[in-house]
Amino acid sequence: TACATSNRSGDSTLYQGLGERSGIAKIVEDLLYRIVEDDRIAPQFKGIDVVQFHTNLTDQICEISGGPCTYTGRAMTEVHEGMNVTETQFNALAEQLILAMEENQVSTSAQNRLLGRLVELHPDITHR
Ligand code: HEM
Repeated sequence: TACATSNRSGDSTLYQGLGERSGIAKIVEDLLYRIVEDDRIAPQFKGIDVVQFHTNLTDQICEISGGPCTYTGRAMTEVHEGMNVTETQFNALAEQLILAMEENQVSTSAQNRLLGRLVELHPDITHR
């Protein structure tokens, strides 16, 4: 399309670059293993419903990357309410996501496009 880097709806290039829903599900699975190994964020995730988290984060990334999914989880502000997620923690999760994408041979440009879209959620996630 004429505006491949900024168009959201109707452009599935990023979704393809992430390996479609199955590729995204694998990235999120690898991210989960990385989260529990990362002392900066692991304590926050203690006792979560892993299956629900996996399904909902996969659907969310699928949808925001232009894929044919609908996120049915809770609003980001509601989910992260009372967690007091810090900047350091947000960046730690982003770093683990980058490593998980790297592990799954996602191109640097696709990585950066996804991160750009997730950064838009930053105000809804931190300091809640
Ligand atoms: C790019 C940043 C982030 C995104 C896109 C994101 C997205 C999500 C999504 C989609 C869910 C599932 C919601 C649901 O099941 O209804 C979730 C849950 C959760 N997130 Fe985040 N999150 C981010 C950063 C963080 C950070 C930095 C922390 C803490 C260090 C965190 C802690 C949690 C926890 C503990 C849950 C489980 C809550 C529960 O099931 O009760 N998140 N997040």
